[in-house]
Amino acid sequence: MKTFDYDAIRLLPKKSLLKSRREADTSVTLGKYTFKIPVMPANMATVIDENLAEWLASRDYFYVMHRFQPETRFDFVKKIQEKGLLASISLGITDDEYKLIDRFQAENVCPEYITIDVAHGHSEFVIQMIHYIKEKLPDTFLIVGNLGTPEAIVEIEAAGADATKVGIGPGKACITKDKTGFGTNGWQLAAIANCAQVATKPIIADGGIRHNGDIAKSIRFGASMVMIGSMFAGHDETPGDIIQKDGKTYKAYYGSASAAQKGHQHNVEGRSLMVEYKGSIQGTLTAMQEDLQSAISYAGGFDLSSLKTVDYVVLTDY
Ligand SMILES: NC(=O)C1=CN([C@@H]2O[C@H](COP(=O)(O)OP(=O)(O)OC[C@H]3O[C@@H](n4cnc5c(N)ncnc54)[C@H](OP(=O)(O)O)[C@@H]3O)[C@@H](O)[C@H]2O)C=CC1
Ligand SMILES: Nc1nc2c(ncn2[C@@H]2O[C@H](COP(=O)(O)O)[C@@H](O)[C@H]2O)c(=O)[nH]1
Repeated sequence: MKTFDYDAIRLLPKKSLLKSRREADTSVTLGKYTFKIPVMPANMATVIDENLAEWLASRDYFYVMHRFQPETRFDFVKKIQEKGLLASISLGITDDEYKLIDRFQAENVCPEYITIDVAHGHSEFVIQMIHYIKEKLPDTFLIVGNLGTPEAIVEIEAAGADATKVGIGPGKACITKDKTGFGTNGWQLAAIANCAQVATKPIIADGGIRHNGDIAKSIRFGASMVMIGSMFAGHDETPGDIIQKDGKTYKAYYGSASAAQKGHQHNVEGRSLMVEYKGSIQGTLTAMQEDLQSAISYAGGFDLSSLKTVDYVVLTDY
């Protein structure tokens, strides 16, 4: 298999049919709903909280709330749905998570989206959870991650996932490759391409996005959407205190499997970082949309589908 990552790829332009980039349509449909851009902030404690989830949902951006305040999830779903907004939460695979599913079913509360969020999603216990959710909450759109191989995609789709999330260790706060030797770090884009060859349902590219152009590249190689952590951390609306250091302003960004998140040192596969303070998240989201509109123009099309077929070159220096 040929491996490559985002930095090694350049997409090749085609004749544009757009008078203005503003005409390009960046919307994406996932399940029953359509969103402004094919991007979601990572379901991490330093990237999203309930306030930001509501902010995003009320502006037609997709979001996935994290699972690190487990006891708040039931009320969060009820509260956001009462406001007429979509509920999108994360689950793990412990016994307590089964009880939460039971409660949703018993009280007739159905989140529109659930993401099973575990480090190694190609797991017998993830498959058991997929079966359980599909039996108890058949109307919920189920995203399952994280995966890194075509074998995993085939098995997890067959178990009932409605979409899969690809990326083992490419994230900025990840240390999985150093701790275990495993993962898609360094060849995440090729891993997406590899998984997309067998996928029959949407793939979400998760981790390793460093530039807005990497979103277009992800779509070219088979992703329907991307999940982004570090580029979203550090905004006014993202959680975490502001840190001043050497005259510069930062915010904390730590991995979901870091000691900072876990509160202990066992099975640590994440680290803590500081990211530069970036102001309001609206500016970042708007720039992502505008850059995607430009990308669609370079692709010679009118919407995201035009990105899927553009030619590309692989730079050999990488
Ligand atoms: N995308 C990525 O590359 C990665 C993401 N993460 C993120 O970190 C968070 C916490 O992850 P983490 O605490 O490691 O695990 P999880 O919270 O994902 O653990 C899931 C469950 O699976 C069990 N398990 C068995 N084998 C493994 C394995 N190889 N890796 C992980 N769990 C396993 C765990 O039990 P036990 O703990 O007893 O083994 C636990 O009960 C998640 O949000 C995840 O998305 C973490 C690492 C990589
Ligand atoms: N190996 C680990 N991966 C992690 C951890 N916490 C989060 N993640 C993954 O990273 C992406 C975000 O990546 P970024 O490059 O955009 O910053 C996130 O969605 C998770 O999949 C962790 O502790 N270890």
